[in-house]
Amino acid sequence: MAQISLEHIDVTFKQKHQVSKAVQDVSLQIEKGDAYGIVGYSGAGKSTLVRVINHLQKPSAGKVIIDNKDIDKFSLAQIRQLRKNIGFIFQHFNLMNARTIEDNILYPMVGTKTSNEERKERVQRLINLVGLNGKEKFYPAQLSGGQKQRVAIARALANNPQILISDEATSALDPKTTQAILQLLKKINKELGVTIVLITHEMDVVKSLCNKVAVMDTGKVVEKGSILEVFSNPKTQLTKDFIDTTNNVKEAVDTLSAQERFVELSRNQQLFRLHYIGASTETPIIIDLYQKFGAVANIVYGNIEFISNVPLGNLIIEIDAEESTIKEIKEYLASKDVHLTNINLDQEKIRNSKEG
Ligand SMILES: Nc1ncnc2c1ncn2[C@@H]1O[C@H](COP(=O)(O)OP(=O)(O)OP(=O)(O)O)[C@@H](O)[C@H]1O
Repeated sequence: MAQISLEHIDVTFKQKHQVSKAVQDVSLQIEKGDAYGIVGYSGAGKSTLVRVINHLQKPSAGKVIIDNKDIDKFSLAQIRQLRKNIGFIFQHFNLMNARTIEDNILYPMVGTKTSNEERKERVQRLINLVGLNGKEKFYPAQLSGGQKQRVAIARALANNPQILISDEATSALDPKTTQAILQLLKKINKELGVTIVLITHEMDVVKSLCNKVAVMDTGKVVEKGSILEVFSNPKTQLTKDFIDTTNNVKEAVDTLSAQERFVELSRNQQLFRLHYIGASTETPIIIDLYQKFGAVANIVYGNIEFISNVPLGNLIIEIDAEESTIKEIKEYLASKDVHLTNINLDQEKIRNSKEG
């Protein structure tokens, strides 16, 4: 069990005088073995959406199909079985403070048919998996945030689920601990084959772990696809903004906005963002601009990274050329799959100050 199909899901909350459309017409296909990221700002509807997967939240409309079965038609026993097959981890760990680490991990097995021997063996295996050997008899208060999240992950895996849902599980952790937890989740995904659905407001987290992503805004999925598709060709401004938090382009633009020289340049529209993917990195762009168009290009900022083993470049360049030449350059670069867009620092400054 691990293929999840969400079909035209709506979740509407009706209170006395208010109707809140938390999720609107969301369709997602999550395949077995996926690490599927759902990214969006607070209130976008992410938590509500994932709660429909294990029927903690009944959709107002639409279907949840798991391994070709409509869960709305499930008996209570089947729902119970479904929930055992889906582990959950949260931002605040939700551990039982009065119980030891091993008892926390053991707890989900209570009431199952697992034998005592099997329970002990499983707890030890999970403690090994999450790297907490020697901490079996500790209490949650004696652990760091990262260690508590490791306990929560072990507990979520206690009944050998095939799906793990992570709801902002790294949001309370520092960057280094976040990376360590993401590495652990990656291992669980790759080595145990557990399908992961990860919700977050941090695109960096998605980039580190996931193979697919959906971007949510006010209850709707505004963009979805493989990490490579979405990162190389984002369609909406929201997705572009999320991606820019992962490549320092936004910081670079902020820094440039504070420098008078560049603000002056932007009035002449001579500062550009150059964006390319894959084979385009082999084109000697800067040399081409000079040799073919007599244009001098100066790299002000550069970021090249690998997404799913494909190079992706984001540069900010200053080009000294006539407007008509710029037009020709844009056409030439587009033919090589390199995209050149104007950066207007004044507008960026206004947009960033509004966001901030
Ligand atoms: N039980 C509820 N009753 C009424 N409204 C709700 C309920 N649960 C969620 N909402 C509303 O649904 C919208 C989406 O909330 P949700 O928690 O799913 O968003 P989110 O993207 O997970 O945000 P966050 O990261 O802040 O939790 C919000 O406007 C929220 O107020």
